[in-house]
Amino acid sequence: MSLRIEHVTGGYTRRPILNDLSFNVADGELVGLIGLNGAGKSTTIKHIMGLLEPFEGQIFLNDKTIHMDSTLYRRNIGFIPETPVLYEELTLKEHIEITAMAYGLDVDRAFKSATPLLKLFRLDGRLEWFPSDFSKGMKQKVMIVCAFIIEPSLYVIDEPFLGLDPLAIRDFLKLLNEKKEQGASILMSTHVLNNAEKICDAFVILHNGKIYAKGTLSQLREKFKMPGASLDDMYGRLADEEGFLI
Ligand SMILES: Nc1ncnc2c1ncn2[C@@H]1O[C@H](COP(=O)(O)OP(=O)(O)OP(=O)(O)O)[C@@H](O)[C@H]1O
Repeated sequence: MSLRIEHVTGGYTRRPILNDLSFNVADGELVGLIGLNGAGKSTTIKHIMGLLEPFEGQIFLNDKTIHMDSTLYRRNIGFIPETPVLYEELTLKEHIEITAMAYGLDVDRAFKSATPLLKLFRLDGRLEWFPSDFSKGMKQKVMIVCAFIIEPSLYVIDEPFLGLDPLAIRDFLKLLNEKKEQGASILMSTHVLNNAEKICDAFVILHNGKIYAKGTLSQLREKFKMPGASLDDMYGRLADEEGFLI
């Protein structure tokens, strides 16, 4: 079992934002983290990344908490943030080099892993470019390449679709599928429900920092008595019933 979140209550101050969250992401599973603005998705991700400490409960990655071995824990997570974070003074090539160094990878091996990804995202031939030369989508692709070359056991991906063009989204979804097949665990937060529905094996729906529902699409359809409904339809119904706007 790769990621295990057990009864996590947490937040930024002593006032909890997350309340008693429990869910798992198994090896080879892609779980969609879904919820309205302010539901607690990014806060959940910050706890998983070890940027925030749970007030109660525990988070296990490959059966270890961050306190058992923080270096190993962090090395096992590849994070793709919603907003690309790049170093303005470093080229694309140097970004790959510092990622390799930060994760203790052999630099040549990192470039070997990066080459097909750079080609896929049409970034090959741009290794000497600086972030200021890249569009928003290109920056997002650099983040994706850097996360994928470390070959982590868990990918944590925060709203990946916003800056990407349709071709890049298609390629990115294909890459996620390949990683799943190789046994990686993936937690992806997104508002783009039709993409989530295409690729996620299961969903965790957050509302006001609590788990509103979780399960596969067919389990959610059964739970909400909406046979054949899309994730979008179910989410709309939930929103109406709860009296909140999407
Ligand atoms: N740095 C912070 N300090 C204090 N409270 C915060 C901070 N960041 C977020 N919050 C609060 O935590 C709650 C959950 O926010 P969070 O960013 O986790 O939501 P989200 O589901 O990721 O939303 P979005 O879809 O808009 O990205 C909100 O009430 C928000 O106001």
